[in-house]
Amino acid sequence: MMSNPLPGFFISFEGIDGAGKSTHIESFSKLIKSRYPQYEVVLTREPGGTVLGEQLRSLLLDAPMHLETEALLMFAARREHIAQVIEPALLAGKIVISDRFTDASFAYQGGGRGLSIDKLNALEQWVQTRADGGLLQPNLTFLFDLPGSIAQARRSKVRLPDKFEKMDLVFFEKVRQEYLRRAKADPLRFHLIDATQTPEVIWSGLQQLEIAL
Ligand SMILES: Nc1ncnc2c1ncn2[C@@H]1O[C@H](COP(=O)(O)OP(=O)(O)OP(=O)(O)O)[C@@H](O)[C@H]1O
Ligand SMILES: Cc1cn([C@H]2C[C@H](O)[C@@H](COP(=O)(O)O)O2)c(=O)[nH]c1=O
Repeated sequence: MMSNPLPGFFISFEGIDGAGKSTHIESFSKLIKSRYPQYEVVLTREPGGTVLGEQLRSLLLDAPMHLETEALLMFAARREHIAQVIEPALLAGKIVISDRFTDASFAYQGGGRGLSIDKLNALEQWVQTRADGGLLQPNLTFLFDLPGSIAQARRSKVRLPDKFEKMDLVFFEKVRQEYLRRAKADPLRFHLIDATQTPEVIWSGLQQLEIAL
């Protein structure tokens, strides 16, 4: 496999709540399995992906807390996730597909809530520095981009809102803009998906994509 110095391949799905990641991630993982039967695929999520991470997820999605506590817990869950799931899988040459990773911290805690970029950069360096000194990052990130108002309408049809989903449209517009800023800054890693399209059109686009492992 390619550019990541670890032998595996790391893909993340990102976007504001309700943009449509979960609708596609499982089928995408099956598609990758059928296309690359020689590689094992690990489907995971953040916050979560480990026993401790899932416990932290329950707290993070429900309990009110200081913004810095929220950021620290996101990165604590991520540290555990990397140590127990992501790094061992990548070292073993597997394909890891994660529903969210660190871009979500920059978008939600940074863009949305206003935590300083310096603090987020410091946490990222701390938690994601690999043994060889490089930074663990996804090789490929799908960004499902959608205006907050459409995402909110889609969400409200199907579920009760968690702590983040209760935030207003101004918050989600800031989150969205930070995602877009990051995508623009790293066009080789990000693949932007216009999530206003129908699920069928989005799925067909995903199927047609050439992924160079
Ligand atoms: N392209 C689409 N057009 C219309 N509705 C969609 C589309 N994609 C997903 N939906 C619907 O929108 C709702 C939210 O989708 P989904 O749960 O996949 O979003 P998500 O990005 O995973 O959200 P979250 O991050 O909050 O889990 C679901 O009811 C889903 O069926
Ligand atoms: C990883 C991560 C996540 N979040 C937020 C984004 C979502 O509102 C929830 C996760 O819910 P989902 O239905 O699984 O998408 O957590 C965050 O604020 N910061 C992060 O680093």
